[in-house]
Amino acid sequence: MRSERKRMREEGVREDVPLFETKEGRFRGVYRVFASTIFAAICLIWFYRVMNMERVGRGRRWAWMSVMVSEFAFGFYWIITQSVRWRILYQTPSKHNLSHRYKEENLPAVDIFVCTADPKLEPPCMVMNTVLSAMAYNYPANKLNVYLSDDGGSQLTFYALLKASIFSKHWLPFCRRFNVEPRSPEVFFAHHAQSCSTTTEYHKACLHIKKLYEEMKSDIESAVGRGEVPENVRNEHRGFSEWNPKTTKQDHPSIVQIIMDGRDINGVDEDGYELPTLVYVAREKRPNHPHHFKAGAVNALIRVSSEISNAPFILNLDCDMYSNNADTIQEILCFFLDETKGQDIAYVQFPQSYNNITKNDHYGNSYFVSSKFELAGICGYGAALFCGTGCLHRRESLSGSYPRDCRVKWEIKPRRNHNRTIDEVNEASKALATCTYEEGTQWGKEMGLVYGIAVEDIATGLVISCRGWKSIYYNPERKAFVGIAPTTLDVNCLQHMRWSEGLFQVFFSKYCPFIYGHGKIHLGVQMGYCNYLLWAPMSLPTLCYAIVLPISLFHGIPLFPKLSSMWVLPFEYAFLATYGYSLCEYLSCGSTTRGWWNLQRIKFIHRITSYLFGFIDTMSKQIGLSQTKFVITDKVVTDDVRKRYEEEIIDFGGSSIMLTILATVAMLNLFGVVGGMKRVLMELEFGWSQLMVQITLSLLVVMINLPVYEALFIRSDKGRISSSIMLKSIIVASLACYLASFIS
Ligand SMILES: O=c1ccn([C@@H]2O[C@H](COP(=O)(O)OP(=O)(O)O[C@H]3O[C@H](CO)[C@@H](O)[C@H](O)[C@H]3O)[C@@H](O)[C@H]2O)c(=O)[nH]1
Ligand SMILES: [Mn+2]
Repeated sequence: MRSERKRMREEGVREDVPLFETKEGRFRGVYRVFASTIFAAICLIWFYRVMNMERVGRGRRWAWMSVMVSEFAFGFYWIITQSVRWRILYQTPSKHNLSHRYKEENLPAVDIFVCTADPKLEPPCMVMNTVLSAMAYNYPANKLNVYLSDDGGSQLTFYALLKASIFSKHWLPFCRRFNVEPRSPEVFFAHHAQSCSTTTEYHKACLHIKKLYEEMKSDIESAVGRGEVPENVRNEHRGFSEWNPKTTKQDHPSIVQIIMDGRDINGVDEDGYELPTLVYVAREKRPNHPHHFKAGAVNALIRVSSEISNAPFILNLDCDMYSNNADTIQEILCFFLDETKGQDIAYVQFPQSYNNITKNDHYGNSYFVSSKFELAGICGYGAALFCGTGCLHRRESLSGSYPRDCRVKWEIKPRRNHNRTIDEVNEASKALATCTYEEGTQWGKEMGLVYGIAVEDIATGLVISCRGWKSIYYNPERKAFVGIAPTTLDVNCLQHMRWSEGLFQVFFSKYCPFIYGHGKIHLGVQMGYCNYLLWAPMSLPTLCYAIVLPISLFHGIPLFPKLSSMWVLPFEYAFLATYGYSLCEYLSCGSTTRGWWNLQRIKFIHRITSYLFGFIDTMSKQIGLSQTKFVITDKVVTDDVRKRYEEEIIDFGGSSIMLTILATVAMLNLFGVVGGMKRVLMELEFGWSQLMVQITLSLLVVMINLPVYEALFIRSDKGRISSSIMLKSIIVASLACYLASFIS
């Protein structure tokens, strides 16, 4: 970079125009005043709870106490979530200034990592679309190196990559010639089905390339369908000799195959342009060696890529996250290459976006509010969360070094011009991807991604920030990376279970932001992290509220002030203000009220199921009963499921224990509402005023769970809730109501 500066000075290029700008979010002052009023209401609620413990009889104190503890928890959690709304900053890069300042040959090289783990859950064809979109960036091909990490160690994926490399020789020139977007062929053809049918030059080329794509796709899919690679291809490419009949996903030596070598002057596309380097990596796996899931895969890639290309920047992508904007790399580099503010930046994170979100987003997959406000809010304090995918890192920051004090020296100059043969490089790289390589090293601790935590990304980002690096969250107008969101409740809940568990594990580990980050990162960042880290424990107060309220209602135990009392005001205000604000926030992201209502449902479901299990698992891990695992998100969508998904009908198939809890809570609230109404109507001792708040709350739970009752009693399709779960839930809910009468 130093010589770059010298060059610029010589050429008289102005260094003083910044490459990116920072803008503060609007209405922050108003928000702070508003938040203070909610805080006051919360304090009043706490005060009321503590001062009125005597209101319920001794035998019923349990109900009061549990609601009180829950409200303390809700209140504290609300406080924790405030920092991210306090100082929202938005960053905008200026691609234009970058191209003025840096000539193409002076731009840094970039290594792109795509991780896949299972050819059944992650169809190779989908993975290839991601790979192709990454190869097709508007960026000098000799500075682009794409690595595919295959934790499935599958010949099928290797075969698919070979096919994709051949197709790329046509796809890349097509993208360049017509500057098409997006550059995932599957998505491109899905969006441009029509335009491929008339007769201009573009349309002819389009038709031709579409035919090639479909051939590639059908070759890959039929190989995947048969479960084996065609004999003739296997004999043609030496790479297949790495596999033998004994090779399995869990047991095989390391495989590194440079499929396209950027140094190869004969390796050009159909227009005669250079191609990016393309490498297949399957790190060694042995049954008795922990492989640390994605973190292990990325760490192996960091080393392998250091041997092959050693680019100073690394872009991490999940296998379903295709690039949706061919200029993204230039945009990100604006942050890193800015002369004044860029030196300390470790990574730039983009939000996760999905291309299969339905209008009212019934599984709450879009994370609008986090993307627009919360993540930008943490960035307001100089740190962004690392979310695992759609993130460009400075290589040094992943190697345990501190800004401007590189403890571990990386050779940043590209290795491309060395004079070893491909085979030599392959062999040298394999040694870096063995099981034993990391023994006795700092990998997984000080170096690379952190091990032992199911959300390796969050923990790693925290560690990097605590070393003094800055990071940027960037949410551009046009989405930079787009993936596939879960399409059934089961898959969605399992994903949230892994996240909540991993996140809470971070809180409980030595990486707890309040301790590990103390004095190193801003309190606002510490709180911002805890916004997410505390998902799992927040399941307890929610469950408590969702169980104790209806039971008390059923037995006529009043737990809230009468409607005629002044004390009801803070409750009403806190409730209406927080939910009202949340609705406005959601609507301002351009979505629907219905979408918000659906989000409240899914949040409720997550809290009483996924987060509960996440909590239990984290606890059992703490006492050594279980180990970290990583359930891969299923990315295959069958037609039956797709139909329900597109019609926004919740697919309840799957884990029965989670569904039983959900159905039981739904039944309990129904019983509560019915029981409570009966009391109010039939027993004169209760005026409406006494039980009204409780009835309203339980009624809300009932309303939000309407799809659950529907799936229990009305639906007959595959996505309904089975009758055995229905029976169980009715029995458990009735028992709970009955048993509670003994303790009240
Ligand atoms: O042993 C493994 C397990 C997973 N993966 C890859 O990791 C990525 C993410 O896995 P996925 O099942 O799609 O999980 P998500 O919940 O969608 O992933 C989010 O959450 C993870 C942490 O829980 C992060 O690692 C991801 O980057 C982030 O997108 C995929 O490309 C997988 O192929 C591996 O390479 N090896
Ligand atoms: Mn994913």
